[in-house]
Amino acid sequence: MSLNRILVADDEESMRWVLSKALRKKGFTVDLARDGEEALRQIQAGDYDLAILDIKMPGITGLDLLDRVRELKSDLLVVIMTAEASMKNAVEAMKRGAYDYITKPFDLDIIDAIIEKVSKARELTAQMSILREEIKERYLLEKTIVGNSVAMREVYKTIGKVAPSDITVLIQGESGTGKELIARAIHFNSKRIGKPFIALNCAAIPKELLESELFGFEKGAFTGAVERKLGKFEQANGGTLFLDEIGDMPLDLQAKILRVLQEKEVTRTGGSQNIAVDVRIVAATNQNLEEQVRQKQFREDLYYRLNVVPLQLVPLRERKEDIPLLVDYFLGKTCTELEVPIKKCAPDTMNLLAAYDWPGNVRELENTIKRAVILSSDPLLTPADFPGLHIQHKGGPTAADELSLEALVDMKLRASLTNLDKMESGDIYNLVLKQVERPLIRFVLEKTRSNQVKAAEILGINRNTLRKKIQELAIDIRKD
Ligand SMILES: Nc1ncnc2c1ncn2[C@@H]1O[C@H](COP(=O)(O)OP(=O)(O)OP(=O)(O)O)[C@@H](O)[C@H]1O
Repeated sequence: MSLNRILVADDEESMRWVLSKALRKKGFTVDLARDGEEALRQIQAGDYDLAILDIKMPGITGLDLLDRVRELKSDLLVVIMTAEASMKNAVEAMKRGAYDYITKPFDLDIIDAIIEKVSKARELTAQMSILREEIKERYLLEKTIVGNSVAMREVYKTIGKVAPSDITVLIQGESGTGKELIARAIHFNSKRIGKPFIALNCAAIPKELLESELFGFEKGAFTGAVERKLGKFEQANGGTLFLDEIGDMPLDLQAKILRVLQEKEVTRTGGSQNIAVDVRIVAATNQNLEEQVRQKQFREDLYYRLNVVPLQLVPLRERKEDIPLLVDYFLGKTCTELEVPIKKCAPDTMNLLAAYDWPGNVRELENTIKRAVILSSDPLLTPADFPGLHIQHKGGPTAADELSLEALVDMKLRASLTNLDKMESGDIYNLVLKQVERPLIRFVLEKTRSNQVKAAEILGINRNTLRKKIQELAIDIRKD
């Protein structure tokens, strides 16, 4: 992004002549304008890197022009020339977004210095935008949000709506549902991208340290404060502060946070100065904050301040249709990271994974896939690669659970019948069926407190058949 095309606007011919001569000698392409109107037309039509505008011109003045430039071409750097060395004009120009100002008459050295400064600034801007793109790309690569369920689509919509503004968002959801991921998505899709995203887990830091983590301290504020430390609010200045597990914030600190949100200022511990901070807050919790408000453990005023836009993340067990997508995503991600060929899940394995309740949500799923990829040497993952997943957590059997039961039986059978080719002909069919029948009947009898009429009804078999099976399989009937 080198400095190339320059526009000089001044109603004084001698000034136009001097400047254009000096700048052209340096190899720049220079266009000239005699007044504000002409300059505006040229700025609209041309692609300038720098505009040097006289503050006093007939018609549109340099300052008005500056306002128009900010609307039309916000990237164009503007240097304002003022006739009198009046502070007022200079301040006004800078306030309206001029890059710099020079007072007439000036030495050509001043122009050299300005040109050098502008060149450096443009280089820096170019580097920044490359960096910003890189950050965005890396973010997109590493921080993809996967999920196509109705619940997740609602989340995407909300992110889209809230990201561009500075609105405070409260993300609620169980542990591992992706609260931090969503907070990052809000930041990286906002105008604060390129500025810091700072995360603080309020539950992970001892209460007595939390205050200095948030607000920082001055040197000598307490024993051990050997030098000044910036708090998270100051570190996040210009960017986003993600306060995770906000429900664990002690009440006295809640009051201090509320003050920062209202005043937009922080005071370091041991300091007296108020430091202005411009920080967007995204908070998250896996607790029921409303309930905490009712129990007076969380300040109501802070709750309303944070909960401007609520964003609820649904547990994975309530959006199971996302599981296959997530499994494939984590398989791809893990294998790429480990530099091994991409592994796949067999259909029965996917059924097993989709049937499990995932109490640790996406985090548990991600770790489970990682573990399986590392431990298995086969390109196709089978139910045997997920030995921990056969216990359902709550609720009765569903269609999906039955599938997982089938997958489980399949796994067990394969494991116990490995020597089948060496087996003599026999009664395997009945033997295996008995092993399934016995626990099934035992379970239903247990649930019905050995009421055989009810058990037969639930099983969908005849009472006499049930009685015969109980004898045949030697099932103990316990009466209690
Ligand atoms: N929808 C998703 N798509 C892809 N990855 C996800 C998704 N949701 C969560 N993850 C991944 O799961 C892991 C846990 O997510 P995250 O840390 O954001 O959860 P959390 O709700 O903040 O958890 P906690 O409450 O325990 O802090 C991360 O590695 C994250 O990248």
